[in-house]
Amino acid sequence: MRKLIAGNWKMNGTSADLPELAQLASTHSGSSVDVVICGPATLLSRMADTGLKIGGEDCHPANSGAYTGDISAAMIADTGATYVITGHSERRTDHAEDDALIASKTEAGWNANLHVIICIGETEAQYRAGDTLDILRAQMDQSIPDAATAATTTIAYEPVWAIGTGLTPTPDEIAAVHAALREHLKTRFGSEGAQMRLLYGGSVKASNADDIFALPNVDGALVGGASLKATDFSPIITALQQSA
Ligand SMILES: O=C[C@H](O)COP(=O)(O)O
Repeated sequence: MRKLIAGNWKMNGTSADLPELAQLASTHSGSSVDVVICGPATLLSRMADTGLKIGGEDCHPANSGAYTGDISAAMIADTGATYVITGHSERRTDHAEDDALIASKTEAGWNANLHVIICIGETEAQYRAGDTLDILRAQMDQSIPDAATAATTTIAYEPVWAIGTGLTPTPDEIAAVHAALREHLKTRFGSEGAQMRLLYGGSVKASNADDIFALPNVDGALVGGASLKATDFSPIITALQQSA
């Protein structure tokens, strides 16, 4: 499978950041891995002009309608973007999104021909209680629609306690979780589950990327803070290319 590195700019970025993105696009054109930047809706069409693969950070489940302030998957596709994230923990927490809504948003993304990155992850309390795998399996069961295929869907495992904190699980912990996620995907989706990309996310940086990308069943990363500056993101992209 082709590996994937996706940056998630969250609520960051203005037009002043576009020249740097163009530089990143030129440095990594023809990359052996998929490089995607998921950015704010206000920038997507101009981000797409850089030649990078671009994604939305969220979408509404409906195609259009009276939903003030929301963005549909079709609108995201109309900017030239080809990816969208669903189920990010900041959406689950800050906007009370549940797995059923995330499944609906994922189907909306597919209907707009977007590749969907579905995020799952346990909280610190769930991690400390030893409930990580139960939580992740339940999130996968309920937020990944039955029609998921490797071509349309990527799963991103992001421990909530590792996001933006500088903390990460140990390599052994990441490997164990990804092995369990792979088995769960294979049980449900067969060969499609074997091929579906599994990303790790949560405080990925240049300094830990080599160790994370060397792990089995880690097919790339979803990167937040370290994707905002080309000087931080570029070495992480290179690390994934070298592991591929
Ligand atoms: O979507 C990205 C994740 O929330 C990870 O963010 P982070 O790399 O800043 O920890």
